[in-house]
Amino acid sequence: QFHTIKYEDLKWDESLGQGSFTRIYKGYRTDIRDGEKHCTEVLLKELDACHKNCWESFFESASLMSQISHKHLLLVYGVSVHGEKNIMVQEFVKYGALDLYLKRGKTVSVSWKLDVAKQLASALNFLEEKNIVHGNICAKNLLLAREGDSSQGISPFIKLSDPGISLAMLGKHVLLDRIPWVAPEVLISSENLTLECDKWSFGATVWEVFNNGNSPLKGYNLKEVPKRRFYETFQRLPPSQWAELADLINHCMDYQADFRPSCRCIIRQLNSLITSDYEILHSTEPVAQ
Ligand SMILES: Nc1cnc(-c2cc(N)nc3[nH]ccc23)cn1
Repeated sequence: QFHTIKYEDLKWDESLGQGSFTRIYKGYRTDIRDGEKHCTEVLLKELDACHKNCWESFFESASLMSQISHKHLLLVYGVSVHGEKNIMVQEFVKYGALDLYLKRGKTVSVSWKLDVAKQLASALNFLEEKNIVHGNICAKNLLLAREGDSSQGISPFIKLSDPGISLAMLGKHVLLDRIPWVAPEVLISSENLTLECDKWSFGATVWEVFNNGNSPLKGYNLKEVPKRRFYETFQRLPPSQWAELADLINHCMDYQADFRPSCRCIIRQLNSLITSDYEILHSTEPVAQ
């Protein structure tokens, strides 16, 4: 159900780090299309051979993303199997993961952050219409294709990455590590992974974007209190001063899954967030008049 790519058509460039059970590299893929030779920048995601049993989940996540196409969903070109190696070949997104981009201290405007939230909401709306659950929405899985430039009125452009190996395949500890992105009901059983879970994760991701990529539970004293207590005591993430934004985030992160808003409702609420007054009232950087 997805394209297989010949190993000899791939060339490895620099290593870009690793995900859970995967190593990622920048690379190039040569292919012949309408009689011409093309060389495309790609991201190569290698699955560790020791996690062989995860490979069908690894490929499932690839096939999920290659079945559908949307401007804010990462393009997966296909997979390549070479001996012990399973490699997913994805489009290369220039500026990489959004959490690292924000952590690098790039100051971005409120409208820049809202644009990112709206683009993620439209990707989620597309998945909801196809009844496809992503299962791993977070700023680390948002890739920045265009930085945008607030002064020129050029908006950023993000692409939602593949969910990676499914939650069902991952151990309990990985689930605990995904607090507060993973919906509480999924912690009880990964059978509870539904479209509503993506709404919860959307709320946590919008919180990250408006808190410059800071990890939501950074202050939480993880030593004494296990992360699970955050859910057991129905805690919330620290609210933004922007009341309407805090409401939207808390509405998405409702402990009652069926109380969470539909994507259309989320998009409507995002569009009703007026940046002008918030920006002027709360902005640290002077707003261009
Ligand atoms: N599909 C993807 C995923 N990640 C990237 C990427 C880009 C970059 N500039 N630095 C990176 N560092 C780690 C990953 C990465 C690109 N494309």
